[in-house]
Amino acid sequence: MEQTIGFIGSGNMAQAMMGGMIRSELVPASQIIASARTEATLSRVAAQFGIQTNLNNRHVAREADILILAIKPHDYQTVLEEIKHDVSQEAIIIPIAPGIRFVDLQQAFEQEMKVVLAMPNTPSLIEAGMSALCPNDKISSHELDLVMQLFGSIGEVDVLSEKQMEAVPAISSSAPAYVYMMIEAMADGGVAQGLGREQAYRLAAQTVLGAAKMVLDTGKHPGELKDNVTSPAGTTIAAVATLEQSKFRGTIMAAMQSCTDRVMEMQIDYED
Ligand SMILES: NC(=O)C1=CN([C@@H]2O[C@H](COP(=O)(O)OP(=O)(O)OC[C@H]3O[C@@H](n4cnc5c(N)ncnc54)[C@H](OP(=O)(O)O)[C@@H]3O)[C@@H](O)[C@H]2O)C=CC1
Ligand SMILES: O=C(O)[C@@H]1CCC=N1
Repeated sequence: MEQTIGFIGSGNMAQAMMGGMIRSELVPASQIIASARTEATLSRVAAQFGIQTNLNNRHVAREADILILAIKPHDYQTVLEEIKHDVSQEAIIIPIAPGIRFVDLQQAFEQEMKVVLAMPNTPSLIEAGMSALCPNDKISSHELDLVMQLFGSIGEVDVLSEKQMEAVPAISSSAPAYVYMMIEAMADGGVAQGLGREQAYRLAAQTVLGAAKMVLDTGKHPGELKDNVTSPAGTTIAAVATLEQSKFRGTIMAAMQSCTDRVMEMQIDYED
């Protein structure tokens, strides 16, 4: 890919994305330019990834053909105000924050720019990400292909409506956190039953990976795959019964609803 990819913000998510893009060899490190709030972060990412860095957001905004806004949601308004005269009409702007909508960019730039809303996740670092994308009307099919190729280099990609994007943090972008909690809990359970700590993480993580791959590769209903593990009066059903009594599935669904409630709270209401 010959475009220059700019990142405003070089934290966890930006590093996962730039790391994945470079690893996949779609984008050479020399074509990535990033800014951050502090020089300390920039020195770290320059050393780690060999990319160009600059403390000046306006410089990055001017250089980028594809500009990824990898700052926290509450920093958007300040940063957009700062760069609004530096982004070319031809550049593709990609916000990756929950609660950010097309209307926010339209308000900031006082005109419709080329925008693709994106919701990636941190497994992008190892090219196992899941990203949802939503282009606005200014994005041509060729430009959408380009952005899909970029996110496709760090994992899987789906294109959704702006409304559907609100549900993505709960199921995909924030969701690795719950899966890590489950792996940690499974490992704690293993340690409680006498396994070594490292061995317990390995057994738990590989099991989560294998189960996820079974769902994706076989296309079978997760309930059927669960039934295949569950012998009459066996060990698995004993564990399943305890999970059901503790409202395991209901708790996950409630957590996801809390996540999406938070997305909605973060949206700016311009009627105020
Ligand atoms: N982490 C995740 O799993 C996911 C995150 N996101 C979204 O990605 C965005 C970034 O999140 P994340 O990477 O986790 O956050 P981090 O806190 O790790 O990174 C934020 C980055 O923004 C930089 N920054 C802060 N203020 C400015 C500014 N005024 N100008 C330029 N850079 C600035 C910080 O610089 P410094 O390091 O110098 O302080 C830091 O590098 C958020 O909107 C988040 O919601 C989306 C999907 C998943
Ligand atoms: O918690 C957050 O703000 C970000 C959004 C999605 C994942 N992490």
